[in-house]
Amino acid sequence: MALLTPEDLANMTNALVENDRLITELTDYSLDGLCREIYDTAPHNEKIAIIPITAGNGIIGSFSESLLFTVKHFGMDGFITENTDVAGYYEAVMKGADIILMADDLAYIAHNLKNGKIAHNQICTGRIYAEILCHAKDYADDKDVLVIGLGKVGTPAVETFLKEKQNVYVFDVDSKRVDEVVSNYPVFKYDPNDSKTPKSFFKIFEATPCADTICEDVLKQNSLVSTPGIPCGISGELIEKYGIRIVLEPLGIGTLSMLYAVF
Ligand SMILES: NC(=O)C1=CN([C@@H]2O[C@H](COP(=O)(O)OP(=O)(O)OC[C@H]3O[C@@H](n4cnc5c(N)ncnc54)[C@H](O)[C@@H]3O)[C@@H](O)[C@H]2O)C=CC1
Ligand SMILES: N[C@@H](CCCCNC(=O)[C@H]1CCC=N1)C(=O)O
Ligand SMILES: [Mg+2]
Repeated sequence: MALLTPEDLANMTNALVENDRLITELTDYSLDGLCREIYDTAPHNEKIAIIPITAGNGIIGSFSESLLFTVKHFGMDGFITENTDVAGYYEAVMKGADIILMADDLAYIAHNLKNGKIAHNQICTGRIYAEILCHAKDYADDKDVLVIGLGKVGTPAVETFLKEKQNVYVFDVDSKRVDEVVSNYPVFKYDPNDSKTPKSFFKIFEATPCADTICEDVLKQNSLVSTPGIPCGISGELIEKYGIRIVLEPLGIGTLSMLYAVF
């Protein structure tokens, strides 16, 4: 699993606010409003405990603080436990936490102790970044969407696009993975090297750990790129040249999606 670094999180608070503004401009929903719409849930003063976990590569600087910023920014009640790991879990429950947020190197989860619901960051991230494209007003009539990266985030995005009746074109450098997805889902294989069928898209989703995965050929003027992938998959030069609007934020958008998934 690709781990965040403190550098990835350095500008997270600004990125969350800027992306929320862009999402509102694109969809007429605030990020919060879009989560309420897609999950049909709402917060009810839940107490949210964030537990730092030392397993594996250990604590990531400002990871817990970024979660606390997200919780408070959307008006919810949260705290970071003083203890880590199991002692932190005990502290959270003793302090009356309703929802636990915690992450090791393999999974980042939200668990609602009151209703039993549990959510996984990769699934909820794929879902929310896909729903942003599905709710984009400008391209409501264009059902074509390109998904680059068919991993633990990209696959839930494919499922979300299909649920929202999009025409889904998929690409991944791992051709075995492409074949797997094309045989399991009613989607089209997009082959960037097949010049016979060049295709560009107004709506592009990317979830890979690589840069420059979105090449010029797939872009239209003013295309929308919704990409949880880190680092950013499209170059600043192409963003400029094609007037691309891009939804990209390292942790907060996915976290809010997780919370609405367990309310
Ligand atoms: N912004 C956020 O809130 C979050 C961001 N992420 C990031 O999203 C990215 C994807 O995460 P996962 O799906 O868990 O990873 P994963 O490893 O499960 O999937 C990545 C997929 O991208 C494919 N890929 C790699 N290089 C490629 C290229 N050049 N062109 C096309 N496909 C390529 C791989 O073959 C793989 O199938 C990671 O960078 C991760 O850090 C993950 C969770 C939340
Ligand atoms: N154990 C550490 C947190 C480790 C998080 C690793 N997972 C990621 O970086 C995922 C989450 C979203 C994007 N990548 C701590 O408690 O400080
Ligand atoms: Mg995010």
